[in-house]
Amino acid sequence: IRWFQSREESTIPAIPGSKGLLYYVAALRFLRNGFDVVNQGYYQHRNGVFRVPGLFRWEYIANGPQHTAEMAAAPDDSLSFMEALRDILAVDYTNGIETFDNPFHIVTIRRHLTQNIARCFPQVRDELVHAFDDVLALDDKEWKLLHVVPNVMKIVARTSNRLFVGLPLCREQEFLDICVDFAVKSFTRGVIIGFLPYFLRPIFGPLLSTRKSSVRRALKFLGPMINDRLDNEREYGPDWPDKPNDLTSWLLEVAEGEGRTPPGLTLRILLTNQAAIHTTTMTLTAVLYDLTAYPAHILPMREEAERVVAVEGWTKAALGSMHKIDSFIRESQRLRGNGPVSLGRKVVAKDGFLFSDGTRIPYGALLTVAATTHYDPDNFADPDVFDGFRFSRMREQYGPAHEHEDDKNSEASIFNRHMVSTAREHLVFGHGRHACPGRFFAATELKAMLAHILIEYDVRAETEGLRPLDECIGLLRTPSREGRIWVRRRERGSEGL
Ligand code: HEM
Repeated sequence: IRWFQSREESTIPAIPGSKGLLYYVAALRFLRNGFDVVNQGYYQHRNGVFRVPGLFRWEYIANGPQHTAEMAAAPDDSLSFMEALRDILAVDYTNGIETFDNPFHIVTIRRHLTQNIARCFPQVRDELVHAFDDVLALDDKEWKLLHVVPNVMKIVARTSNRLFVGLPLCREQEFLDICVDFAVKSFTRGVIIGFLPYFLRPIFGPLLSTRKSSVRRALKFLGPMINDRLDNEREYGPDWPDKPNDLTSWLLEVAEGEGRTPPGLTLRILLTNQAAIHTTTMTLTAVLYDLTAYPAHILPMREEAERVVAVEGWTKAALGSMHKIDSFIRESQRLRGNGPVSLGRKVVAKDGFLFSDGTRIPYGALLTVAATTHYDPDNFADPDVFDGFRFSRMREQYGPAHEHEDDKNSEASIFNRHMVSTAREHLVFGHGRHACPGRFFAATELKAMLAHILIEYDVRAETEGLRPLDECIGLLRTPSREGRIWVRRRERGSEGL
C-alpha cells in the first residue's frame, strides 16, 4: 500500500532516487542522513518546495523567506501545529486528549509566565545559585571533570520548578526525576505509537502511554500543595493572603472543571516541564561545549557580565544589557539547532494549503521548513564558522540608526538580533503563530546561568580544541549526552585560562 501511495502524482519535485521501488531506500536514507537530504533539496529548489519520502507518506519541505512567512502566518484551520504533533507523537495518548482540546497551560505560559519573569527573577536567581553549588559540589579550587548533560539537567529542572511549583518542592529530586521521566517517556512512547497504523492506536496507545502512572507518582508531591491552595481559595477567595506567585497559582487562575482538580493540574505542570526542561538543558549543554571549544569568547563575556552586574545588580533588565552573552547563545542555537527541519505543520484545509506562488500541498500532508536557512551563506557570512559575537556586532552596527524603528520585521531592525527574536532565517524557537511561548523565560534562565558560570567558574574542554560530537537520532540532533568539561570554582580576579 505504501509503495502504491508513493506513486502519488504530484508536480512538486521529489528528491532524486525516491521514485517507484526506490521509495523505501530513499526513506531510510532520509531517516539516517536527514541533514544531507534536506540540504540537497534546499539548494536544488531555492525558494521552492520539494518532497522527501517519509516511512508512511511523502513529506513536504518548503524553502525561502516567502514560504516560511506564509506558513508562520497560516491559521490553525489551514496548517495545524497540534495535528502534526498528534500524527507524529500521538499526543492524544501520551499527553491526553483534554490537553489538546483545552491547552490552558499554553495560555498561562504565554501570558502569566512571560509577564511575571522580571518580578520573579530574584527567586530564579536565588535557585540557580543554590542549584549550581549543590549539583556541582565544587568545594575547593581544584579542577573537576564533569558530565555536562546530567548536571545541567538537574540545575535546569530545579531552577525552572522554583517558578513552576516553588519551594520546597523544586528541591525534591524524586519529583524532578518524575518530571524528566515523563518528558522522555511521552516522547519515546509517542514515537512508537506514531509508527502504528491508526486502527491499532486505540488498542496500544493507552497501554504504551505512561501519562496516568506519571500523574499518579507526581500527585504524591503536588497533591497536598494543590489541595492546600484550593482550600485557601475556598476560604479566603481567589486573592488569598500570601498566595504564591508561581505557575501553579497562574494555572489555577485560568483552569476550569477537570483542570482545577489535583490530577488535572498535575498533568499541566508535567506538560510545562516537558516543554521546558530538555529544550533548555540541551541549549545550555551546547553553549558550554561551544564556550570550551572557543574559549576566546570567555573573557569578553566575563567582563561584560561583571561590568553590568556591578552597575545594575542581578535583575532581568541587567540581562538585557548583556549583548555579547545574548549573541553567544543565539549563535550556538543557530549552528546547533535541533534538526534539519522546523515548523512542523499538518495540512488540515480540505483543499490543501496554497502558497501565493500557486504551489498546493495536499490535504493531510506534513509540511515543514528546511532549517538549512541557518547555514545559508546568503543569510550569514561564513555560516559554518562559530562566531559568538556575530549578533552583538550586528546590534552595534544597526542599533543606533534603527533604535526608534517601528517595523520590527525590518531586516535591519535590532529586534531581529536578540536571542528571543524569531526570524525567517532563525527558526530555533519556531516562527509566527506558534513560536515558542516559553522562550522569554528560557532566555532569561539561560543568560542568567551563563553569566553566573562566567563570573563564578573557570571552564575548559576535556581535550583542548575538541567539541564533543553532536548526536543524530532520526531527524533529531542533540549535543553529546556523554560529553564532559573541566570546571573549577574561580578565584576572583583570576583570568582562569
Ligand atoms: C531553549 C529552550 C527552548 C527551545 C529551543 C524551544 C523551542 C520550541 C519550538 C521550536 C517550538 C515549536 C514552535 C513552532 O513550531 O512554531 C516550541 C513550542 C512550545 N514551547 Fe518551547 N522551547 C524552549 C523552551 C520552552 C520553555 C521554557 C517552555 C515553557 C515554560 C516552552 C513551552 C513551549 C510550548 C507550550 C510550546 C507550544 C506552543 C504552541 O502550541 O503554540 N518552551 N518551543
